[in-house]
Amino acid sequence: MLQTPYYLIDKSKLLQNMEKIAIVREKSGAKALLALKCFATWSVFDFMRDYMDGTTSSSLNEVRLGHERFGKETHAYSVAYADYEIDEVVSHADKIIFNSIGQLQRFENQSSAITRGLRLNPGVSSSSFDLADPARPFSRLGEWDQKQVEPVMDMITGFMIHNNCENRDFALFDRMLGDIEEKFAPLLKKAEWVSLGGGIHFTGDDYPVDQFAERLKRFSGKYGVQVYLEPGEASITKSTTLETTVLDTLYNGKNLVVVDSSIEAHMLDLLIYRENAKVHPNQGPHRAMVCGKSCLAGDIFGEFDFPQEVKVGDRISFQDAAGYTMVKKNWFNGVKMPAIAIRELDGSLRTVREFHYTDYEQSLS
Ligand SMILES: Cc1ncc(COP(=O)(O)O)c(C=O)c1O
Ligand SMILES: NCCCCNCC[C@H](N)C(=O)O
Repeated sequence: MLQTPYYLIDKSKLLQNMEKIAIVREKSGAKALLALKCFATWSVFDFMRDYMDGTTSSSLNEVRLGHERFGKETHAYSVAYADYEIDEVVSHADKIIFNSIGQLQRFENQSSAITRGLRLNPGVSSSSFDLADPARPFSRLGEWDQKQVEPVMDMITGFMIHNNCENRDFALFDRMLGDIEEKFAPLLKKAEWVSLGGGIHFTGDDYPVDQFAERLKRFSGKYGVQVYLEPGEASITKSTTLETTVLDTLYNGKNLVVVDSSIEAHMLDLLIYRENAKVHPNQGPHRAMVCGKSCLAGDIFGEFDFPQEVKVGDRISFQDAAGYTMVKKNWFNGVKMPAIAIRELDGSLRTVREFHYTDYEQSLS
């Protein structure tokens, strides 16, 4: 059996998201690009490729990975490109979206051979976290002034607008798209394509997929644009667990459990956004605080209810461990980095990556 800790990607669960994405594509005409910033575990790209149109990126490394490992359409975006990377970015992309007019003008010549776009910031967002709110005050994420954009329209053919964040509420999405139309209609009318970014949880349970698809189709028809979606979380939600083993138990006013993993190192987003991990079913009379093995005092996955008293050697599986985990894992405390395994559709397990001391050593010098 594979040694914990490891991330376990379950293809049958991933398939459920892929099938919903395929339905939205079919009904709306929108294209769906995997946002690599959220999930870039390329061992499952062969599987995802049949259901998605390509990838979108936030750096040179991501655009290269998307081009080489996923293929199909490859969108390049970055908050800012450096002079030394722009030629390589262009060589891997079929579309480049600049974050600012300044970058568009600066790299006009180098990017002239591929389709170009600009990020717009509509000033509204669904984020309840200021950390992840593209419309936060003084945001650097995209251009907001239509008058400034008009003069560069001859250099671009489309726009990217990413203003949703974990948005499960179709009515809110619908309203915000209305705000975008009101604010940017003259620009949208001149565009050939519009990417509506990520952050829309349309693969979640009970999401009104038909209404969503209809809204996208209506938007596409009204402006004559090809719509793109950039699902990160929505592509991989609930597909993966982080498998851990209990190494120790203590009592300090509460039952404490230490596992062979670390929230700081292996599920960093939860710590950044001050959220708990999830265990299933989280029911039973034995409550315990599950902690990581790094020396950070607050390396805590959360408090959970277990059917039996948790003992050394027990397995704890953290749910929903695909998004912003593997792409953010790190070597803090030198804690063993989780392997990556895949449960195939026939139920068999395949380990696709293990990390060793040399990986830790090579990450430093
Ligand atoms: C431009 C862009 N597209 C797509 C995404 C993916 O968002 P999510 O994983 O919430 O779907 C993000 C998240 O940062 C983003 O900034
Ligand atoms: N679960 C807490 C919020 C997570 C936000 N994830 C989205 C990340 C965002 N799109 C970004 O990195 O800007």
